[in-house]
Amino acid sequence: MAVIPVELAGRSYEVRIARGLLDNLASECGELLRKDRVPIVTDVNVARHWREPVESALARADKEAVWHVVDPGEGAKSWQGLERLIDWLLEQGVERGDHVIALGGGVIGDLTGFACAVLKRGCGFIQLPTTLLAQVDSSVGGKTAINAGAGKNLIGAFHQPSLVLADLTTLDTLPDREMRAGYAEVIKYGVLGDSAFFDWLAGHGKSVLARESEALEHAVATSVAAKARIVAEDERETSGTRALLNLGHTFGHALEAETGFSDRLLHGEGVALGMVLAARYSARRNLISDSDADRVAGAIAAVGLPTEIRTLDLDCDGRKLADHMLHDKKMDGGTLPFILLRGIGDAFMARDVELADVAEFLDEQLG
Ligand SMILES: NC(=O)c1ccc[n+]([C@@H]2O[C@H](COP(=O)([O-])OP(=O)(O)OC[C@H]3O[C@@H](n4cnc5c(N)ncnc54)[C@H](O)[C@@H]3O)[C@@H](O)[C@H]2O)c1
Ligand SMILES: O=C(O)C(=O)C[C@@H](O)[C@H](O)[C@H](O)COP(=O)(O)O
Ligand SMILES: [Zn+2]
Repeated sequence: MAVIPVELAGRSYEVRIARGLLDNLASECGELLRKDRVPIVTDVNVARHWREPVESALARADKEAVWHVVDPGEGAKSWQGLERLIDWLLEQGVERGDHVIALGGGVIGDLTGFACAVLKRGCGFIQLPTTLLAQVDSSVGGKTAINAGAGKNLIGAFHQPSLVLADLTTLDTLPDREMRAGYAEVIKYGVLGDSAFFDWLAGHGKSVLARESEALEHAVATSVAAKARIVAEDERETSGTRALLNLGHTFGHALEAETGFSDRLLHGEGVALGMVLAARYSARRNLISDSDADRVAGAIAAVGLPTEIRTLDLDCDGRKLADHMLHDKKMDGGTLPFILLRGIGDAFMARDVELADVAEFLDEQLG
């Protein structure tokens, strides 16, 4: 088992990564589950595969799981989804010192985390991430949110979980498309700050996606360790360090908005396209070579992730995509910092990017 601490003054917690963690759920959670009834939030797909094993594991420790099961998909990260969940948590009598379990992907983690951030001004929660994306990224670091009509994650809070249990066995039932989408965030750690990891992925990416235990655990643990380091340094994204985790997201979130937050483009697929765009835009500004931009695109294409926005058949121009970016949370005093590359493994925040220039670049890419 890999155990990675997220060090935050007074609120440190562990991310445990291994196969079979859910079998011993009650003992893994220990004192955090202080009552006999355990509130669990999940979605229909996850429940189909993992409700019974989780229920049985808790029953073996004389605990009863009580369930709030939502429809799968980004739509759950909405005011309506939040209201339903909070009403349910209130019905269950959840107290501040209790812990709610989020069993699912990033949607369930973001929604549950935000509900727990505001319920009675903050109760505890435990992340049980069941997608690759959630295991390497969304379950760690305490960004919680729902979406607004105007864009992605615009209503939210920083609220850290008390524990993250990344049971690699849960990925056995994850559809391959979702595995690939999560892998985009894995590549992100290599591109933004770790060229050796980027190179390792070139040789082991297929093994990771095939869920081969050793490669998978290494990829998840290396990703989580990178995120934990960054979050410990800049928990609330104020110094610029945490913003590096946004590599590919300014472009990606605009593409997600333009495709209506639908199955047409998963978050990870948007990040994959966004990273290619960030690399190509960096090359256009002579920050990196064209061949390095091609290497980023090549790593993404090699696992079947999209690299060309023209394949999305968008009914819009570059200006419209750039307009979505005006809602980006990094916006500061009317300018939008972009995460660009000086090299593979060397991302930085550029504060001199003109949105008009980005729109022109996007028009070329939409071609
Ligand atoms: N808070 C953060 O730091 C952070 C980081 C990255 C992404 N996010 C957010 O996370 C969301 C994307 O998360 P995601 O990619 O996990 O999507 P998701 O939660 O929608 O899960 C993807 C799909 O897989 C299904 N699923 C989940 N686990 C399964 C399993 N083990 N077996 C079978 N099916 C399973 C789900 O039902 C869903 O249909 C986005 O909303 C994104 O904004 C947040
Ligand atoms: O944890 C972070 O910080 C990230 O930026 C991780 C991203 O992968 C994630 O998608 C996050 O939700 C995006 O943050 P946002 O602030 O742009 O909503
Ligand atoms: Zn992301």
